[in-house]
Amino acid sequence: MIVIKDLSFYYRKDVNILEKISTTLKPGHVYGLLGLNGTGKTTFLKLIAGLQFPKIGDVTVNKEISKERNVSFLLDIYFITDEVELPKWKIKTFEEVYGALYPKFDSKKFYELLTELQVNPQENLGNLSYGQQKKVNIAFGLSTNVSTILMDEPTNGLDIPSKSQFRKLLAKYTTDDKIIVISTHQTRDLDQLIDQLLVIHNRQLVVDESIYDLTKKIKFENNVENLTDALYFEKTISGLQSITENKYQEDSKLDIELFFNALTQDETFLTKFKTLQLQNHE
Ligand SMILES: Nc1ncnc2c1ncn2[C@@H]1O[C@H](COP(=O)(O)OP(=O)(O)OP(=O)(O)O)[C@@H](O)[C@H]1O
Repeated sequence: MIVIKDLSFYYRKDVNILEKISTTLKPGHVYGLLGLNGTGKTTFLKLIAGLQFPKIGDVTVNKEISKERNVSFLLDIYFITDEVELPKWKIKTFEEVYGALYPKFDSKKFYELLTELQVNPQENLGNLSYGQQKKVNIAFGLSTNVSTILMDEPTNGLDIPSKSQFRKLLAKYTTDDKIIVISTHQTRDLDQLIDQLLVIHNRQLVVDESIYDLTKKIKFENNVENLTDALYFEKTISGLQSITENKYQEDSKLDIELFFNALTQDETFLTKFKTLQLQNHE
């Protein structure tokens, strides 16, 4: 379990990046972390990983304080960063040296995942492209069997077949005892996997909810004709898309992109959405 309490963070004292964020992330879920460029998603992941320290507040992962970076904490968390900086070693050497750091590392699984992601295990990491190195890092991360995996833009640089392969591999990794937090702009790559949504906007966590709960509150429709009840709408080439209050608990699929646009491009939407949340909590 990741517990974040009153977290505030800045790089420069006069520019707060995150302000008084509190949340609890539970095992068995895949959290999608969204936000506009520069809102602090990577910073948020680094704070969980203990790579940055809160200015105010606390972050704990399985009761370990992240910033203390205890060995037991480090052995049970893996951060797949967007920038891959792997040593220029043979993959086998990398697997032997780094795998030894993780008590539950599964070497057989690592090579199976490399095969599934179509990376030649005989290669030297220095000769691999950005996308191929990313695949090695993903295969490695999923083989550590740690309880917490943080991923920053994992599908960036992956080709189309690898993206779908990645989805399949991740779905297999998701078990009741693991937390996966994925920061992404590529919502279409991951919307089948994510079951909890976190949205950072204007230094706050403005959405912290399950997809299930969200779709109980709001309804997504395509080719709408009547916009009277729309909380937000967009014109697309295939017609009007809208978000309305889901008054009658109808089934609809969450359009993450539309929802994200509504939250970040229309200030009135967030206020309306918060009102809905309050109504539902009453
Ligand atoms: N080491 C640093 N020193 C100073 N400012 C930083 C540093 N790292 C990030 N920032 C600033 O902090 C803010 C948040 O950056 P962060 O990388 O966390 O955002 P992000 O949401 O991950 O962005 P993107 O979607 O573009 O990757 C940005 O304004 C960025 O310029």
